[in-house]
Amino acid sequence: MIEGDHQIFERDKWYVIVNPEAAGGKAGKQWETISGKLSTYGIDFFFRFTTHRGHAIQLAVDGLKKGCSKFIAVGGDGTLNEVINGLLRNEDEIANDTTVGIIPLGTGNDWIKTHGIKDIDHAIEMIAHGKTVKHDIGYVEYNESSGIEKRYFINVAGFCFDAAVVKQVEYARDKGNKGKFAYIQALIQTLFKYASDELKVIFNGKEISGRIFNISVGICNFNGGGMKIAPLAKFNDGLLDITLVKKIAKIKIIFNFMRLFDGSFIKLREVMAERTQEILIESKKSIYFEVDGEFIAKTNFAKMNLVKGVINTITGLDQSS
Ligand SMILES: Nc1ncnc2c1ncn2[C@@H]1O[C@H](COP(=O)(O)OP(=O)(O)OP(=O)(O)O)[C@@H](O)[C@H]1O
Repeated sequence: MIEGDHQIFERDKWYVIVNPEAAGGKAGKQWETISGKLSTYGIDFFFRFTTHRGHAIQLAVDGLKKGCSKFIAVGGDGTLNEVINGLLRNEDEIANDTTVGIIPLGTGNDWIKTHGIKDIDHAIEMIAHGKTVKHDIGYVEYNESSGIEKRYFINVAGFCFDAAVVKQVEYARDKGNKGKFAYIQALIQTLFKYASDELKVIFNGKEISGRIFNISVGICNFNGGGMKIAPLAKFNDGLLDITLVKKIAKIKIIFNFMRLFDGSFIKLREVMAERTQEILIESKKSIYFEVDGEFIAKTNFAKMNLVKGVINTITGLDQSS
């Protein structure tokens, strides 16, 4: 199948948005094989390649305008994030049957870990089966020079240390380091130079003020290529899961590093993990934030909430809607 505008936009077909640069260019190289597999499974589709950062948002907006309701993101969590942001551009108008699947061709591929999707073949199989769940979508409202902006997320949003790591990964990627270990490398580099920020965080009627090392907010459970950062999160419970790490000795982080992967680090004295509806973050100095592994901005104000069950997603879990 040839890519292009001449392909017919049809409501019954899947609109596949491919980020050829995901996973250091692996997605583009594997696309031909993947499109063959989609056809083998009888999945009727047309596709477009992204040409730049943010392009998947625009492609998803265009797809909706043309009447599409079924989308597949080919790439990593960042590509999925952009597709979601396109679909929710007009949040109030989104149709009940709007459905998204992902073919995981990213570096971290963290969203699929919550959904029991093992790999590319399994993802395609699940799309063919059409097994969906209603999925909550979180959002961050934050201030920029232009005013209040809004960015949605489907996996995990991060502030402070986590976002500084993502910023470092993007910097390394721009310098040509696109390898699998770029994240771990960035994490170690950031850990040595990072200082906790002075913040005020409000959730569940509590106000936490002081030096905060990290804040992660999960709709799903994993980030950083398999770290169970929001271990209690449920993607359809209508709640955000905040994992807040107060100022902590770096040596303690190093000794407890492996506990990030099973979520048991939330038992540490410096960590709070709670479910909540809304979160407010304020700081005198602007802090970094990221959503689904995409660095977004520096801000000194962020308000977070979610839209319950607004999107259908293809899942590998047993529970279906
Ligand atoms: N054609 C393109 N050229 C360059 N960058 C692009 C292009 N299309 C999309 N992007 C950007 O590529 C970045 C990475 O995409 P994505 O997150 O899907 O892959 P990844 O980082 O390899 O995977 P993961 O997020 O799962 O670790 C995103 O910031 C996205 O905006």
